[in-house]
Amino acid sequence: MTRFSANLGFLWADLPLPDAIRAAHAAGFDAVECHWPYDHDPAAVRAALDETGLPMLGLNTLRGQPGENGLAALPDRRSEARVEIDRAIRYARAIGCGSVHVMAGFAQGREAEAAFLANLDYACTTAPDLTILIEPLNHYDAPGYFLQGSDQAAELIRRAGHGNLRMMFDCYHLQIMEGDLTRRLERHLPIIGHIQIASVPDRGTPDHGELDYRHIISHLKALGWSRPLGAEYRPVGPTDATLDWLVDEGLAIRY
Ligand SMILES: O=C(O)[C@@H](O)C(=O)CO
Ligand SMILES: [Mg+2]
Repeated sequence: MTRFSANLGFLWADLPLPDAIRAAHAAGFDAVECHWPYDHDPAAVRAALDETGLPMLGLNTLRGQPGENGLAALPDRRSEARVEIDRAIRYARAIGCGSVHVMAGFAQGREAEAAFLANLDYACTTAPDLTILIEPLNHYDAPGYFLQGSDQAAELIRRAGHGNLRMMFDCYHLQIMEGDLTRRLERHLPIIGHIQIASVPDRGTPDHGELDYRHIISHLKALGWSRPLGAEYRPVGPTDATLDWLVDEGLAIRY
């Protein structure tokens, strides 16, 4: 049975995080994930997770100054990047969250790659108990972002050589950048730590647009993927009014 995780960076983003967790539970999600939870008391977040029984799958490192999108690939920002990696690891452990997405930032070239690899090495060795994720983003939403493709991410993971470093495969970003998602999922499955979904190109509910998630989900099942898929779409209006794509048992995507 396909399970879904509510990305609370977008869904119920108007609610305090503990209440968003409760709303996701009431709506029938199996898990939650977030972007930047740091303004919320970790004890209150943990209490909401315990109360609902939902696992928190992931959170992100902070992005840096306004206009930045992460620090880990910025060659001259190593100490700040590590402060943010430490902060994310600490928060993840405090709430029992299994993954930290280390955000690369806007940078290109060999020095950026070396900085990113060094910071990923730091994150992976500092937190062997957690999964460290890296996520390719599309060049419309994040022009100039260091990581823009699944093969690039796979090569970095190979070179880093850490078993707890994995790819966040966001179907929305990768359909825009690369397409060929069926084969890319097959090829990269062993190093994928989390999969996210949304319609393309409007980043809405996953029941319309150029991607047919019925196909992707049944293919993932055939490949043996059983972890929750992250619903990371931008609701138009109140989140509760956007959940028609979730139907009762199995939460099958409705078309
Ligand atoms: O796809 C996204 O935008 C997120 O998964 C993220 O973590 C970067 O903002
Ligand atoms: Mg994503």
